[in-house]
Amino acid sequence: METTATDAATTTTVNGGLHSFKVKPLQLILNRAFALIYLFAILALFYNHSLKLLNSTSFISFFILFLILISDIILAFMWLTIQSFRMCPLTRTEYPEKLKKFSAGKFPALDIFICTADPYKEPPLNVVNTALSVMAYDYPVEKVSVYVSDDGGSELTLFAFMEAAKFAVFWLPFCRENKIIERCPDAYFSANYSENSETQKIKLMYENMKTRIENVVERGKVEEDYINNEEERQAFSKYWIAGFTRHNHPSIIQVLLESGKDRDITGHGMPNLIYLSREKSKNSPHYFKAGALNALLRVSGIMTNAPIILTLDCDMYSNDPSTPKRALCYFLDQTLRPNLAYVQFPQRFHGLNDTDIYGSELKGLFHTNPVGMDGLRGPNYVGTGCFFRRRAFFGNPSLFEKPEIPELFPDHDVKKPIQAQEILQLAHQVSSCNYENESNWGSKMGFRYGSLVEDYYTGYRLQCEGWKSVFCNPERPAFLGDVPISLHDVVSQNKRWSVGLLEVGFSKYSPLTFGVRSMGFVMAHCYAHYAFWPIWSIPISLYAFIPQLTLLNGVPIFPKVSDPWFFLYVFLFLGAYGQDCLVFMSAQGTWKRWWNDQRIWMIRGLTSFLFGTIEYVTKHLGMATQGFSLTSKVVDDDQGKRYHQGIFEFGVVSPMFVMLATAAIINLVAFLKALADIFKGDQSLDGLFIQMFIAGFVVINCLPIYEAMVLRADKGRMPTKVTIISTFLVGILYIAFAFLLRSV
Ligand SMILES: O=c1ccn([C@@H]2O[C@H](COP(=O)(O)OP(=O)(O)O[C@H]3O[C@H](CO)[C@@H](O)[C@H](O)[C@H]3O)[C@@H](O)[C@H]2O)c(=O)[nH]1
Ligand SMILES: [Mn+2]
Repeated sequence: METTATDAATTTTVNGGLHSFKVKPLQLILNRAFALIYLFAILALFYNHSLKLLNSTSFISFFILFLILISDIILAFMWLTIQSFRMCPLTRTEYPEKLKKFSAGKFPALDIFICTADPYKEPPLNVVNTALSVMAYDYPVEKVSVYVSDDGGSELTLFAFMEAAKFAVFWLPFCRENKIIERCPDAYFSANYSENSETQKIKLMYENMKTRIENVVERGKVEEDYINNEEERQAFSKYWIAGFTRHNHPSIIQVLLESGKDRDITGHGMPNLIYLSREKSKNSPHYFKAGALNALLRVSGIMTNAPIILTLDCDMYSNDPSTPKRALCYFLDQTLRPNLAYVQFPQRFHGLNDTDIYGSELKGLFHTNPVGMDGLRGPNYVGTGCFFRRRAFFGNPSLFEKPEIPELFPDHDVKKPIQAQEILQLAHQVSSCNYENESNWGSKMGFRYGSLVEDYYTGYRLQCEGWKSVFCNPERPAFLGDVPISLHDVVSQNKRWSVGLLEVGFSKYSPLTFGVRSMGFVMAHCYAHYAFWPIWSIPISLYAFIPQLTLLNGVPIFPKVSDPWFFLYVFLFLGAYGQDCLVFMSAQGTWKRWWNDQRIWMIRGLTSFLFGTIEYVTKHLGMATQGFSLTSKVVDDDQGKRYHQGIFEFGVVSPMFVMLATAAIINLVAFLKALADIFKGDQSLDGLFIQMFIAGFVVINCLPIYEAMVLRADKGRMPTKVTIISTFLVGILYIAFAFLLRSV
């Protein structure tokens, strides 16, 4: 190990020179000092709260102060947990070019898993693009196997992949020989590429494939004229048996390309390409994506059993062919983290609008927080763009958890070709829906069941077992995915996450109990921060209504401007927002994006977090719930246009929007009424300043909501029904509070 220090940073190069890491001692000290000061401010706030509670004169004023206290306790808890990410941030660099000294034979084999679940929400053409981008990795081709899991059980997806296998024979050598970096065909043809006869030819082929796939999807089935031979017909006929539905069908496994057998047009080898749609039955739980990944783990175990695995969502295409080599820089180094389970790349997205109106970048979640966790035991797993060591799924680093059959042992050597009768038979067996009955899959082995955020939960449990991870964040994004482009999709996705996170937070594996025991206080609090994300809904909702409803009635609830305690509030507000902004900006952020990021946090608080919490509670009372509702990856033209103009997309009647609109109206009304009262001289600004500031701040954040309610006529406007219901609710709240507060 070699260390060089400059004033601002210490860089350590790890032996072999495959990678280095950097810590900034000054930043570290400042973060900790600030945390300490802020902590004292919070304690002072609670002292002030208790004084006020003790002095309250009526039940209703006691109750209101008590609600504010609860909010502040939760805010303080969330602040405390966020500090875990700020204790030892660490950044890494890797040097894949140095791998040249390793002969290709030394590279470990790589199994790539791509999950898809619905051909209408996840267009097969896009899934195919993702697959092609990784099949073309700059990696010894005979070592790469791409497995597609189709939870939609759809012949459309299989058809798309048959087409992809044919196109790959041209695409792979094209990329290799022209040293193309953009190996996702759609991304390549949408960017500026040099037009010549060769690119024109390949583009024509791509367009041809695209049309065929889109036609088939439009028709909803693979018709005669699209089937080329008996072999293909046999494959499709599996979907045509009576009673076949996506929720009820036998396993379908199709080897579409076989390495060592199939060749590209230059005679060079091809990677394996395998399609899998695991068996489904109404009588067995399938555990959504975690179940799909475990089926992939086993099927790939039988067929190729590569020691390194890459998991990808269907929309996350590769944006850099050197990515597996980057991951190898860490896996090949045994000294730094001998218990290294996974190397996580950040989720990055293409097609964001300029100011990222929905905060889809999720900089905290995907960028700055993982940097913080990397200085501890490593980042959490975010479901896609993550390379795993297969062994990590079979027990902790020192205690191997034996799978049922020896063929699934992570060190088992597959000797037979993937299309051998025995192999295919075994692959069908391990992808059957009863295979996991009474086994350790999902509890001690594989991806873990029990949470809708299987990624977070699996990474967490692996780290509790003693596994470590690394955050790999190269300058050129390694993967690029789709973002939801309507607000309803955004908040629904976050609602699903909220349910999943609470499932972990309140389980026997809660980070606050089990986590602290297994991984230590600071690391466990990183996980606790996420597990309790949804309870942010409590302070956000209370702060969206209580100060405003009291303001409407002219009742002050915070210190006056002339009161010295006022400065505590100023410090707490500026401190929290200032630090958040600083962290955001230091990670290549812009002001506008930060502003939108803090706005979406409030929006989520009133929608996703709140409704997610409610759904979690009803789920645990045994009422029906939604399960894993897929995020749509289809772009409606009009919607896409509005998104790129930075216009919010409402458009649907949803209880979540009612909540949002109600808060927006209340804040505006309260702010204007207080302003009028002050001008008339009925009220003094001194006593109501904090309440007015909060209402005013919310109003500025809500500008797009008012616009959507009154100024817009397009399809994405706030539905009139929502506006009417919300106005009605505002009236009720106003009357109720006027009644409650009449004696205060
Ligand atoms: O029953 C299912 C449901 C989903 N998926 C796949 O899971 C992936 C993620 O689904 P998506 O609808 O895109 O959810 P997001 O909320 O965008 O995904 C984030 O959150 C998920 C957990 O809720 C993680 O699994 C993802 O990796 C993470 O990117 C997609 O490829 C789906 O095809 C399945 O394979 N089977
Ligand atoms: Mn997604």
